[in-house]
Amino acid sequence: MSAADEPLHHPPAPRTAALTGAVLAGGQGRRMGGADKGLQPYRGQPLAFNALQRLQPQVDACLISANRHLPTYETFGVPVVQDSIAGFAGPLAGMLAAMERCTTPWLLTVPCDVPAFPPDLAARLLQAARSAGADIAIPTVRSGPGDDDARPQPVFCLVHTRLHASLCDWLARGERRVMGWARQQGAQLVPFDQPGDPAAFANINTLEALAALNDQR
Ligand SMILES: Nc1nc2c(ncn2[C@@H]2O[C@H](COP(=O)(O)OP(=O)(O)OP(=O)(O)O)[C@@H](O)[C@H]2O)c(=O)[nH]1
Ligand SMILES: [Mg+2]
Repeated sequence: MSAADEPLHHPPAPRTAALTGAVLAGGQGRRMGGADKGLQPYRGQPLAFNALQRLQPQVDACLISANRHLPTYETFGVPVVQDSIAGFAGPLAGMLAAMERCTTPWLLTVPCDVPAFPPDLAARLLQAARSAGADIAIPTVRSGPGDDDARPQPVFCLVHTRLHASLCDWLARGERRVMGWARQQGAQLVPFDQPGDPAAFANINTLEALAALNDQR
């Protein structure tokens, strides 16, 4: 083709979807007396729906991981995935089920019970993982300025889906700990201390704590 025949405008290349976000809401809610934590009302909306709304602008596609009340979760408008291994094996079981459903190279899990997680969580974790050449990135937070101990928040976990087989092996061995697996895979820890917002990663475990938060408005 001669230069004269070339089209003047090339259409923009379609953006490749890189990242699926999964809200983990598949726990037993034992500290809530067995209530389905993700469906408990936070400021007028189910906790898991609040998390989904915070996650959606950060990622290319979303899923919800749930094990009970699936028709209710389905009303949130994104696919709902049930754990593929039985027995409420913990957040990694939700991650595995989400990994099996998602079609992007990266997956970010978030719990349903942290109402105010950072709006730049996905972007910063993805950037950190890519620049470190790591397949996992996990945020860390300190409890205050004097605290030297940055604690990982491993239910927030950015993971590359090429770790599927490794995750299957870990769970098949009866292992359940997110950080145990993540460290073994060379996880990149990403500091997320936000001086103006120390509660960004605060989670809710009891109905009393949720009621207190709802009363604060
Ligand atoms: N898919 C899935 N998610 C889980 C499982 N266990 C916990 N989670 C999710 O992981 C996140 C952190 O778990 P927890 O805060 O311990 O919630 P929980 O397990 O429902 O509550 P407790 O029974 O009181 O520990 C929450 O968003 C849970 O919904 C599980 O077995 N499967
Ligand atoms: Mg639990």
